[in-house]
Amino acid sequence: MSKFLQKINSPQDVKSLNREDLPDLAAEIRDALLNTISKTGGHLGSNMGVVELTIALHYVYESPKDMFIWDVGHQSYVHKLLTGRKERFHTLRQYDGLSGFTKREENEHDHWNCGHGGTSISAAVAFAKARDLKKEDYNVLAVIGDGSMTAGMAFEGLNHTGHLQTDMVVVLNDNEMSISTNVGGMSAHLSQIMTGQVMTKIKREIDQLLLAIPGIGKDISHYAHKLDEAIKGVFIPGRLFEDLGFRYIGPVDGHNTEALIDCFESIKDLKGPTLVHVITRKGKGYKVAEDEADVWHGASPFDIETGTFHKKASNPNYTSVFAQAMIDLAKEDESIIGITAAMPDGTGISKFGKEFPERTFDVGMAEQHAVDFAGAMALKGLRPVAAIYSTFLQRAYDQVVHDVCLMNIPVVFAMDRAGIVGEDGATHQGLYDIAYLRTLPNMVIMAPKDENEMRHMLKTAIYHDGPAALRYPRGAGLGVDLDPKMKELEIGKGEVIQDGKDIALIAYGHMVRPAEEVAAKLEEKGISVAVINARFVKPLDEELVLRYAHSTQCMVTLEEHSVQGGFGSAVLEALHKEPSERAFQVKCIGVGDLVVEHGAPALVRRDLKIDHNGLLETISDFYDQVMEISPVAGMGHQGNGNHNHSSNGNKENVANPPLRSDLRKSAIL
Ligand SMILES: Cc1ncc(C[n+]2csc(CCOP(=O)(O)OP(=O)(O)O)c2C)c(N)n1
Ligand SMILES: CC(=O)[C@@H](O)[C@H](O)COP(=O)(O)O
Ligand SMILES: [Mg+2]
Repeated sequence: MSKFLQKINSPQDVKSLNREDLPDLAAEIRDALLNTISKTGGHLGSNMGVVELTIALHYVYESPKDMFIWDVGHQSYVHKLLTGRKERFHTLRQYDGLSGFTKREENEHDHWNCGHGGTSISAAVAFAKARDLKKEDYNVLAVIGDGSMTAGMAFEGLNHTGHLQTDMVVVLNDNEMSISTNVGGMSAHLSQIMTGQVMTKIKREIDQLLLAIPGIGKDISHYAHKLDEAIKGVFIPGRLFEDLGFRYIGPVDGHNTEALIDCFESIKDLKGPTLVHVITRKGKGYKVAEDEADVWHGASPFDIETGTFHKKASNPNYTSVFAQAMIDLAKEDESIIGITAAMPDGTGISKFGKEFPERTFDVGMAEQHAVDFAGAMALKGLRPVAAIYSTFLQRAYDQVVHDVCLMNIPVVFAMDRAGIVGEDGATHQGLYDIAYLRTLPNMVIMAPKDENEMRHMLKTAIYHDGPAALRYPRGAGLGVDLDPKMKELEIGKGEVIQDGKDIALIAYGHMVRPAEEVAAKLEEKGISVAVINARFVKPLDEELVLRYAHSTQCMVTLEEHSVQGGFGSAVLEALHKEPSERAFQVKCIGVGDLVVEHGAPALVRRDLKIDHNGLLETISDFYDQVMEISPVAGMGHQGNGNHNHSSNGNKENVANPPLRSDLRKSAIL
């Protein structure tokens, strides 16, 4: 067991160590990170890079009174280890375990829930301003990476902080990496900054020398500062931050605990906003993670000795099928372009970029810009595919509305990670995209039943003359054969997977296969089940929905999405557009009005009752309830919930009796 880490149960314990012991503590923390993340998976590279920085912060400041606001929060594991969560660290990102991001509910040292980047400065300046308004006394520090600093929101926070001149600190953790190599002017800007403290030291020594000159020293020092400004303007572009109203300090060696502690102690009581530029190395201390920082940003379980991932045999994942489909289509059509917001590998756009570098754009962590960039490109006749996770597209909602849909611009939104994502948890679930897109004029929205249909939908979306969005889940597909040629689907048309008379299961996207599996079980019980692949939620195949609503006793909608405003809502709306001689019995299955936390997808789906057993139970119970309300022959089912065939096994064919009025209202959901 470790010599130092084992004694640390709070930041106070960090302070009790001698400075010369801190490098050993850092080494022990790196061991703990490797030992845990090799089992649980997680953001290894980012956390290995902030070990000394986090130690220094807790050594100098008084958390939780002093507030650390981590941007994205994927690099907060060291913070968790030092704030009383060491014993639970092995539960990282596991079901019912520690979150992979900071969470207020988890610990008093976590002041801001995160997961989406760019929010830390806005939160920090607000916390600092609240402190001042309430005449309280504590330090506030935002810790933001160079990748997250490319988020527009980060600039909004910087801009306002510079205006307010609030006493706070922004620690810019610059490892020259986003998930992949960082991109954009800011990245170039930062990498120009001279490393090491040489420049800072020289400036301080000159200043002291000049001020020591009696009489004229002050004036010369003033002019030297002017000279310094000029030099900075040329060589040290920390100038950008100073022009925004920040005191710029750095760059500081982010792996030198002494230097970091000295730096934070020297700025701790400074007035106004200070930006400390820290230079770190992503993956520090684990060579493969240093050498391939993009690969090791989000590590799946691995063997520490060999640095190899424990690969689980599985079907091709949706992302790789998407990437290949993009490549195949782009070979035929040079107007197709791929756009990602700092997620080239996660979306598969990096694979597309290897084939078509000049038609591939990584805009940084800037989803809003990505959407507008796509829209304007489309107006010039290009066919942009904006590959943005369902959850991250939330960041660009008004751009989708205002800059694409209202102008009816043909942009394709390829929303990977739709549905339950698993270990990333609440902030990353793809559970809201149907609802947030379904209200938008001109938007066509679809979801494939498998990876083969996704290819057809991608082509359909690309050649649709207006905005189109397709959603598909994280991880492996069904392993179905891929049709050699992609075809365009008829927009707004669903697919009858199997016919049936008693109950219709109308499923959306990757819930079609689970619906088929439940249907097979119900058929074993003598229930005749129709299974519909809706394919489109907008425009919905209303004719198909109504046909089965009338021809069966009841209908169940299935989606891996919030039930509120999702696919089921669209079906309900369609069923009640026109008066009907009967009430429709419809059960909408999806995710209820709740926050869906982190954990293995199978466990999360089990809890949400959208796994096989949950679906089977819910649908069976619903069907029995319907039979009790309006007992009809159908397959000879009696109202008492027992299912038996008439003596000759024929299905009595009885018209659906009208529901009693008092049940009408209860028969809808
Ligand atoms: C709004 C948003 N878009 C995309 C992501 C995906 N993402 C997570 S971390 C990351 C890069 C972070 O880079 P940086 O801030 O430099 O941190 P590092 O991992 O290098 O320490 C990205 C793009 C996100 N979390 N939030
Ligand atoms: C922290 C962050 O937002 C990303 O690293 C995210 O965790 C990637 O998710 P995937 O692993 O699904 O690509
Ligand atoms: Mg970085």
